Amino acid sequence: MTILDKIIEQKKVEVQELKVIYSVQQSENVKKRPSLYESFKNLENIGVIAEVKRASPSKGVINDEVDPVAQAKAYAKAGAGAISVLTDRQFFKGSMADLSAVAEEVDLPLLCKDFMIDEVQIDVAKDHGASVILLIAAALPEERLRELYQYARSKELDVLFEVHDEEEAEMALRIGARIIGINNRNLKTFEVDLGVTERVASILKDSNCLLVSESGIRTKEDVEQVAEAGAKAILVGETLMRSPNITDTMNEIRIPLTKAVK
Ligand SMILES: O=C(O)c1ccccc1NCC(=O)[C@H](O)[C@H](O)COP(=O)(O)O
Repeated sequence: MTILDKIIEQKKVEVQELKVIYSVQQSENVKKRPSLYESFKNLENIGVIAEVKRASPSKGVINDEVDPVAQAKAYAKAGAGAISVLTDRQFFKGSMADLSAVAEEVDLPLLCKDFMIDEVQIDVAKDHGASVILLIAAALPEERLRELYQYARSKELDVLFEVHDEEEAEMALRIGARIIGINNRNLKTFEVDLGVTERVASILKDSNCLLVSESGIRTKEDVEQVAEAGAKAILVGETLMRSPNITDTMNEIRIPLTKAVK
């Protein structure tokens, strides 16, 4: 059983609990946030989705002392275009409390980074302030992904549709995903290869999607490599979580987008 299988099995347990205990709030005063898709489509510099991530299966504890709100505010001040908050507790040491605390203090597009397999999780994410949810191609059959995609869009949420190979990218296009994340990390083996973005972006170059390169981005050269392949945004966790100076790190990775990739 791969780590992704273990995570999905855990989510099935969580969904059963949520279906019993959770009554959708959908409070009227949900903060209106800028659309991730619209705000990233015409940037001069590559868009940065900066992630609050205490720990992960591949790296263990990354930064267990972090104050998620302070981290997210530092990301915003340094020029991040959106914030991602890991909310999975068991494998990433995150929580919905982290998400709602960040939602209170930061007005940027806000991604609930969790493993969505059911509508109830999308309701919970929205009720805790998310404006974007994650769907992972490898996690569910295509028809179920399509149902969840349409459900999220019906709730006026953006969807980051995450793929890892050309076949999954084709699926994302069939479903109509307009924000497509290419994960450079193999979620089954943890191998990280920026060449995944180069290979998969070629499938997406003629689509009008917002292309996000995710995982394993450390340096300006890494960003140049994925931007050259067609990425207009990057999702960065560990590098920013370990940074001694978030502003300096953000200034290094938030490279200008040349005409070639606009
Ligand atoms: O990061 C992991 O170990 C991991 C393992 C299994 C499923 C998902 C995982 N990570 C989620 C992500 O995709 C990353 O948090 C995100 O892309 C940022 O990656 P990085 O900049 O390398 O922290």
